[in-house]
Amino acid sequence: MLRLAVPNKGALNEAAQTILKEAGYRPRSDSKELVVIDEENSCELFFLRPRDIAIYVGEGTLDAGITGRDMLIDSGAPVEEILTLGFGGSTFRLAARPGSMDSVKDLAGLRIATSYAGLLGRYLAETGVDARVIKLDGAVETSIRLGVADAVADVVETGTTLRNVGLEVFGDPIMRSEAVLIKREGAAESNGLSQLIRRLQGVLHARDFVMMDYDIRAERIEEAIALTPGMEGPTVSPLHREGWVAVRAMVRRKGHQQVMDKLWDIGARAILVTDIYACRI
Ligand SMILES: Nc1ncnc2c1ncn2[C@@H]1O[C@H](COP(=O)(O)OP(=O)(O)OP(=O)(O)O)[C@@H](O)[C@H]1O
Ligand SMILES: O=P(O)(O)OC[C@H]1O[C@H](OP(=O)(O)OP(=O)(O)O)[C@H](O)[C@@H]1O
Ligand SMILES: [Mg+2]
Repeated sequence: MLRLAVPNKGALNEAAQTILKEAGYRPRSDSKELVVIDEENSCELFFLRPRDIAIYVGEGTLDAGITGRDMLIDSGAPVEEILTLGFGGSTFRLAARPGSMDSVKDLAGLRIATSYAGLLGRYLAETGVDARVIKLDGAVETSIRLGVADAVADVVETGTTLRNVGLEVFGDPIMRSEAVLIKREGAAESNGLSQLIRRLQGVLHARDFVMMDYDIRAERIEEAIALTPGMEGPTVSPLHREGWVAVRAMVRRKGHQQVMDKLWDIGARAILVTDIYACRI
C-alpha cells in the first residue's frame, strides 16, 4: 500500500487535492479528515502540515509527499524531488523598510525574522553574513513594525502582503519554490509510487495540451504536420470528400491559437480544439 503525505491546509492544500483527485485518488470527505484509505488504488493519504511532510518522508514512515521546495530545503530532511507539480510557485526573499537595505551584506549584525530558519541560516552561511535569525511561526512581515527584527525573509508571491505593511524586497531572491512530489533520498520506487508518478504526469500533460482536429487538402498535409507534429505523429484519416484528410494531434495549450491561425492560412478548415481530461503519454 502506497503511503502518501498531502498538505492538510495552507497555500498548497487545494491544488494538491485537485491534482490527486484528477489522478483518480479518493478525495477526503471533509477538511477534518486526517487519513483517507483509498482501497481501490491501494493507497493511504495522510493529511499533514506542509512543513512536516519532508520530515515524515525523510524518516521513511511515508513513501512520498507533496510539499514546497522551500520547505523541504528548510527541513534539511534526506528527501529528493521526483516531480514538479506546476502549482504553488513563489519566491523566498529578503524584505525591509524601503531604502534601508541594498543587499544581504547590509544585514551583518542585524536581526532577520523568518519561519524558514533552516533555509535562511544556510543562505547566510553561503553568503558569509553573520546576522541573528529570529524564528517566528508566521505573519513575519509584522515583526519589523513591532521592533523584533530589522528585516524579514519570507515567501513572496504577488507581493501584496509586503505592500500592505509598507515593506520592500531587496537583494537577489534566495530561492524559487513550487510544489513538488518527494521521496526519501535513495529509496526504491515501489509499484504504487511509479503508478502515482505516471498518473500525475498524465494530469500535468492533460493540463498542458489540447486536442486539435481539422480538415485539410491532402497536398498540404506535410505543412500541416510540421505545425501539429503530435506525440508519435498525428492521426491522419481519409475524409469522405475526395482530396481531403482529417488530422488529429495533441498541441501545447500555450500558443494553440497561433497554431490555429497558421493552419487556417494553409487552408485547414473545421479546426476544433478540445480539452484533454486525462492521458498517459
Ligand atoms: N501566497 C503563496 N502563494 C504561493 N505559494 C505559497 C504562498 N504562501 C506559501 N506558499 C507556498 O506553500 C507552501 C506551504 O506554505 P504555507 O504558507 O501554506 O504553509 P504554512 O506557513 O506552514 O501554513 P500556514 O500559513 O497555514 O501556517 C510553501 O512551499 C510556500 O512556498
Ligand atoms: O506575496 P503574497 O501573494 O502576499 O503571498 C505571500 C504571503 O503568503 C504567505 O502567508 P500565509 O498566508 O501562509 O501566512 P503565514 O505568514 O502566517 O504563513 C507568506 O508567508 C506571505 O506572507
Ligand atoms: Mg504560510
